[in-house]
Amino acid sequence: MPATPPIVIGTRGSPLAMAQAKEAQARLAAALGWDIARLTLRPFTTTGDVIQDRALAEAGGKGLFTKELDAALLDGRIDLAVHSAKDLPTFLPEGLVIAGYLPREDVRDVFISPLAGSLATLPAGTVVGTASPRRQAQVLRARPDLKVALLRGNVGTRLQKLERGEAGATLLALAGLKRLGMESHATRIFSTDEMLPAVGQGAIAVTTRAEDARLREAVGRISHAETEASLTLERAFLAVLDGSCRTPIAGHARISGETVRFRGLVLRPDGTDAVEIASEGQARDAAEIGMRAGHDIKARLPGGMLQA
Ligand SMILES: NCc1[nH]cc(CCC(=O)O)c1CC(=O)O
Repeated sequence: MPATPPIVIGTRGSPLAMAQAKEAQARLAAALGWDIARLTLRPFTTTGDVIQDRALAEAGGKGLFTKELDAALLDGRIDLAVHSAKDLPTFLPEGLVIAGYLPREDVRDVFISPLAGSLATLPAGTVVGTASPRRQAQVLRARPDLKVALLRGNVGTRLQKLERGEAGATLLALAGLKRLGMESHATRIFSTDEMLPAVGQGAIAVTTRAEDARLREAVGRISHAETEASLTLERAFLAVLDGSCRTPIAGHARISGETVRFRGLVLRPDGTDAVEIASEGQARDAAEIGMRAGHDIKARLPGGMLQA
């Protein structure tokens, strides 16, 4: 056994976060040829886990699921942190980097309801529960006759609240349900044309200290190239637009061979206005394509839409 110290992996403690961290742990152990016991999982409760009574956008927005893990990375209590890429803020704190991404799960959202088989057939006035401005805006854009109410909590909690009738329907990421083995709860899977996913949806990012060359190299070995290119594009798009965390923004990049195709969408929270962009290019130019898409859509937004 080499004398290298164990690697401590930080994660949120929710069942989904733990499943994701275990996947990262297993892939890293295999890549390093290490016994899995030398990669320790350390669960954390984040501000985002504690705040349950309001939308996170209202509680100060980005980074609420990550800042405790960021602090632990920076002061050396953990060596790596595993995050849903969707929950990562646009800009990481100084000194931290995304060292790699695990292979992306299905990016699509699902519709879940005991009342109807699809969003299109929900009775008028039904309350759709979600905490996501992006889902709210797209729901109201398709069905202005529905109502949207805040529904928070981890995946299991939200499904329980739906069963108790706190909402008539909800939307969740298929990726999360699959990782929990709960995809049978989905009433219907949206196409990405019907419900454009969040930037990063379905992908798992591993962050570490920028200065830690050894860990960056180790995570780089398990990083999935196509996922990395897609996420680079999507996050470059977000970086240009991220004027306000309350603005509903969606974006999805899809790689086939050398080519990447991207769709982006900026909406008003009430769904009354939406501006869309589609672009295409070489996967190796991902960052540039994302930035250009961001600037192009920004130039076409009606006044005030980014501060809405
Ligand atoms: N903000 C909550 C969150 N962060 C990541 C996922 C699901 C997994 C993913 O999108 O990768 C979820 C739950 C959901 O949106 O249904």
